[in-house]
Amino acid sequence: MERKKIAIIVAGGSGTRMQSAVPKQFLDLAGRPVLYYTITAFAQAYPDMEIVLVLPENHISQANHLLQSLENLPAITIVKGGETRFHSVKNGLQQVKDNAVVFVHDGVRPLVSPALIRSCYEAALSHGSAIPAIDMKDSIREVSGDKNMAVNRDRFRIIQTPQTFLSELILPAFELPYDPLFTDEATVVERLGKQIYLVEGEESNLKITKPLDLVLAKAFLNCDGL
Ligand SMILES: Nc1ccn([C@@H]2O[C@H](COP(=O)(O)OP(=O)(O)OP(=O)(O)O)[C@@H](O)[C@H]2O)c(=O)n1
Ligand SMILES: C[C@](O)(CO)[C@H](O)COP(=O)(O)O
Repeated sequence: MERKKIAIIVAGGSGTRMQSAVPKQFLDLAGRPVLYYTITAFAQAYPDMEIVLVLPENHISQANHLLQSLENLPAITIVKGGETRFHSVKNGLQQVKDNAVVFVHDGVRPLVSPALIRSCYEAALSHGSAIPAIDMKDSIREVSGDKNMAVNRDRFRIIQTPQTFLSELILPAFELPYDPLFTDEATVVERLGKQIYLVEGEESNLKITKPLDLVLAKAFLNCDGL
């Protein structure tokens, strides 16, 4: 059955770890703001994608001007952000009605590919959820006080976005009270006892968190995919 496709692009944060003058989602990346690439990837994945963009309240009018000055962007519904990522997602979900596939994506993951978005959609239709994950390439240790111990990295995955769900799974989950352990949407849906389905993510789908991430994203774009 065909479903509505709604992308909630969360860009309501202030980017404290980036330490930039403007929040990182508005920074320049090879001539365009970071958010331009993120929005474009979703519009390219499906022509009927509806886009909800969550922005910091104090940047909404400035961002509106910026987005209007960019070419080839689809229609976008702008929503104000909340105190945490969870609250920003919850605000975005107010735009979602029944019978939809909902993608929640970090505005600061501009290198997501349309192919990954489509693979999340297909998997969510079959399994209810689709969460991109990649293998760990470093060794890891568990630290407890002044002790530490090696752990088997094959038992762990690094989690990305777009975290994709049928609306009937994600909407009730976000009625739960906020818990600081909710670092992504999968942790919220899982709290209702639902199984989370992982799909293969992309190493290039990096999250711009610190200054080095912006350098890497620029290099990726300049090398046409490396
Ligand atoms: N209240 C918040 C906090 C975060 N986000 C969004 O969630 C994504 C991932 O969060 P993160 O990288 O942690 O962004 P910031 O919170 O902006 O950064 P920091 O934690 O360094 O302050 C970002 O696109 C960010 O804008 C949001 O929409 N609303
Ligand atoms: C949702 C996320 O991007 C998955 O990797 C991540 O959990 C966000 O974490 P942050 O601490 O808000 O950057």
